[in-house]
Amino acid sequence: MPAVVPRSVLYLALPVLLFAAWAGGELDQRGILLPLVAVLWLGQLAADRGYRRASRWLLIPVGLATLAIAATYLLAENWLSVAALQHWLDRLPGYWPLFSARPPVLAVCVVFGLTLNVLLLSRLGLGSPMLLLLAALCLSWLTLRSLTPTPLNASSRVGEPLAVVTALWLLWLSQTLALLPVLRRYWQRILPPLTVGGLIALLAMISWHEQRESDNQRLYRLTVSDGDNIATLLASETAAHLKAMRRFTSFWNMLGHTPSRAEWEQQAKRYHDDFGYFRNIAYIDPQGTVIRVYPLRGNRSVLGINLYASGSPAQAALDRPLVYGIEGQTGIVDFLQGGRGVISYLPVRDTIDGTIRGAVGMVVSVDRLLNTLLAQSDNQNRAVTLSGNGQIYFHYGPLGSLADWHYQKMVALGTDETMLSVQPTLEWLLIQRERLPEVTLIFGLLLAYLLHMVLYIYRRLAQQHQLASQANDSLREEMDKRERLQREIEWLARHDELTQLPNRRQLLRWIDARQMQLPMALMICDIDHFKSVNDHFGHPEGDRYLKTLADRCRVPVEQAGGLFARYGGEEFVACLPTCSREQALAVAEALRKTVQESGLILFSGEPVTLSIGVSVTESPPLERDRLFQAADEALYRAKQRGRNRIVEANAHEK
Ligand SMILES: Nc1nc2c(ncn2[C@@H]2O[C@H](COP(=O)(O)OP(=O)(O)OP(=O)(O)O)[C@@H](O)[C@H]2O)c(=O)[nH]1
Repeated sequence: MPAVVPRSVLYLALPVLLFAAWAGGELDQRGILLPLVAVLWLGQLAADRGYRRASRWLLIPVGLATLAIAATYLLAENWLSVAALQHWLDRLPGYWPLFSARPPVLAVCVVFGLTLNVLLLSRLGLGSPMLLLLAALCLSWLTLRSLTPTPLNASSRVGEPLAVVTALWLLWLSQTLALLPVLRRYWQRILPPLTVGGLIALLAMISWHEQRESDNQRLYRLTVSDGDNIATLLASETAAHLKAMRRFTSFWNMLGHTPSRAEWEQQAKRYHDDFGYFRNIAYIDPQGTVIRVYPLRGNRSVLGINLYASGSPAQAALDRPLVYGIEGQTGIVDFLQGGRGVISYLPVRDTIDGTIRGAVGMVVSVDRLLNTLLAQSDNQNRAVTLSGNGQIYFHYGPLGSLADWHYQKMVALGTDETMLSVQPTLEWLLIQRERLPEVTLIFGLLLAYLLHMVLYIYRRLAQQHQLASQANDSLREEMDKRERLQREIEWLARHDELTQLPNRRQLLRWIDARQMQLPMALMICDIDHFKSVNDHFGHPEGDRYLKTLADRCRVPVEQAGGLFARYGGEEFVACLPTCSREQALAVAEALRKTVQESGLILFSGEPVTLSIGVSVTESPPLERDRLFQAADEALYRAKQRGRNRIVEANAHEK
């Protein structure tokens, strides 16, 4: 079952991908990312089916492509300019504007993480869980960005069509499910480094987000100040040309008669040349007829026209100088001779009698005014529009490849309030945007991965070290046990297990080692009627008798510097080196008495007794066998003579 689940999830990603290719946003938004995800899908499928070589051939180009895209986010403008990148993109078939064709940096990170994970064969030791965690974090953020509207003043793309995001989630899920059994097994080892790495990655993402937002704000502020500059320039220019016109009008006030054509042309030409954007400067008589106009070219049609009779939109503004003797201004109006702009009327009043002799009309073309102003500006990377009453009066700059946000400001043009709108170009945004946020993000993710690897390897080594030291301890224990056993075996080889006394072998070795310690006495001690003890009290009780007698008898012998050994059955031997005959007989007597007074009794109620055969070698050589034989014969005689006694071997027997 576990193998079926990831594979089916992987298969499910294909129809989602196909859907993403068919629908979901502009094609140029998916032109680069979709092929990458499709090849990743194929590579993952090949790896899943065991075609590792094919998978590598598919995924290495995907990895390199994502690295190249990531590099375009990181490289400074003066290292690799947006223009140079765009130049390369333009060589590809189709239309690839960098701003919209390049996948968002988060999508690039996800594709790279998933690709690397398959290339590294999802190995725990190579940080597979961390790669999947990083991909999950980036994907979550990307999903959030794709679900919510593009943030205000964004300077690069932040979201992807949801179908593409879903396909990426499915690829991630299939990789995670495949890794799940290993994760379940080693979760204790993985969890701490994964937590640390995840926190670092999260910090990097938050920091990236903050920096990107503040960079967006910076670019917005640049646009705001550009827009404000244009508005200020427009206001000061309007004030300047009105001031000039007032000077111009005061000349006619003083003239005292209606200007001749030559006079008008001579004076008006100077002002017309100074302000290149005047459509014309006209003289209007008190009845509202245009009697002089400069320049004539392009304005001949208005000469002789009565503005009241022609239905000109400027009539109300014209009333102000002709009827009330004050300045009048239109809003943005369509000119009779074509074009659009603002007309200002200034009264010409006789300086002597104060009668109104007409008006000066100054016709300013909006197009010419703004073109003149904007052409002087350094920044040509934006579109400027002037609009009002539901129509666009003026547009300056490119029409396409503009940001999807703009700065707007109300500006007065004549009596109209119009909306000045400044919209930067996408190229300008790409050039201007800081590289630091993406550097923070990508290097933060890298740091998270490396830190995770260091911690993971450290933990694994620590665990291996612990296992090795445990193995070492148990080995040492085993060795100690064997040594103890060995010592036990060696002890058993030299001792009697029941009485804990040295056995026959030990006794013989002991004697052989003391060849020169003469005189040497040997006593063979045999418990009398011991068979009856076994017969009446049972073998275990017999054992107890033997043990008790052994414990008691060894004391006087060992005190005399000898060895008390069990020779076999109920027979014991005491050997006393450097011991005279008298001393030996005294020890033998002590033994006999010890047994008799031990409190152990026979079935008959009589005390248990001991028969001892003593043999002493006074002078060398020490013949061990003969010594034994003599003692044995002495013992035999002791038994013969009624037991519970000591018999010394004859001198010739020794
Ligand atoms: N309980 C016990 N009995 C033992 C052991 N070794 C030998 N015996 C017994 O010691 C007895 C020795 O008996 P014998 O040598 O025939 O003679 P005895 O009854 O001691 O009589 P004596 O002629 O006085 O020596 C036998 O019954 C053995 O079974 C032992 O380790 N434990």
